[in-house]
Amino acid sequence: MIKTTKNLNQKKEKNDNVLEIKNLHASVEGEEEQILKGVNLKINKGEIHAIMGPNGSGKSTLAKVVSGHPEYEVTEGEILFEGEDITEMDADERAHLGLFLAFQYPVEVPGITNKTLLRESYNTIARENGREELDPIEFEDYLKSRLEVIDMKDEFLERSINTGFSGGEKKKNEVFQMAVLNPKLAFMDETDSGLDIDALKIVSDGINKIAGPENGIVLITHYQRLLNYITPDYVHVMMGGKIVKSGDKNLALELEDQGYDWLEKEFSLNGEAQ
Ligand SMILES: Nc1ncnc2c1ncn2[C@@H]1O[C@H](COP(=O)(O)OP(=O)(O)OP(=O)(O)O)[C@@H](O)[C@H]1O
Repeated sequence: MIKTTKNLNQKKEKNDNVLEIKNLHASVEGEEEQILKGVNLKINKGEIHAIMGPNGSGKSTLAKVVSGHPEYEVTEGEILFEGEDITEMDADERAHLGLFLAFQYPVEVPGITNKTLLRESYNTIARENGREELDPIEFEDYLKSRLEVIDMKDEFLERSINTGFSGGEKKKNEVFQMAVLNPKLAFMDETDSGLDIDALKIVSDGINKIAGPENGIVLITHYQRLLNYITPDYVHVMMGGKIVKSGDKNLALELEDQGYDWLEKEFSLNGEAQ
């Protein structure tokens, strides 16, 4: 049988959807003011999406709300993960399903080593998904093999989580955690900020190695330079708590060139940019 493009697209629609956000409204828990004001976004496996937008437009809030951060409350809309409604689920449960958030400001956790956190997280996710847990020796081998994804010295495995790490080391560590946990969907919140040019290449290279046909990646970034190293399938612009425009990587170049003014005008003229 000849597969038409329509057939292929239908198949992708049906099987490959990893995240679907429908008309998502959210506020800080207990507050009336909405930060997210109707976000719609669909991510298929194998896709890389970039979200850009002015400061304060709601990008980090979106990542945190999707990850189940308890500080926020969904007031309308829904979040589907592989077709399952996760809108009311705890952050832990979402992580077990395969959601991962690389923080804009990774937290320091003195007293717990990277290795311990990762082994606990890896084995919990394995257990929850009916896969075999790794014993300490197997895990050590696995962990070392993942260091190849991102150029990080193995001494970091024994150090307390992010404690005393430089800004760039913290960002590399987020990518390393992602490489170990192999999430189905990762939100990377400004993972490129504060990196020198060599670290940016290392981090981008790591993300490219992790990206594959089975996972989706969302890069929140202010800088088109990241997209010189990682080619997104889609670029979205968030303004005022909504995605107001979507396009391909050329949209990021246009933003780099022209800023957000033209979109703000378009947005306020039409109510919603196209
Ligand atoms: N916990 C909170 N308490 C109060 N206000 C909040 C909270 N979280 C987010 N906001 C507000 O929501 C708006 C969106 O913030 P958010 O961090 O999502 O923006 P952003 O697009 O990620 O910005 P930036 O590009 O500067 O990182 C801001 O006005 C912010 O002050």
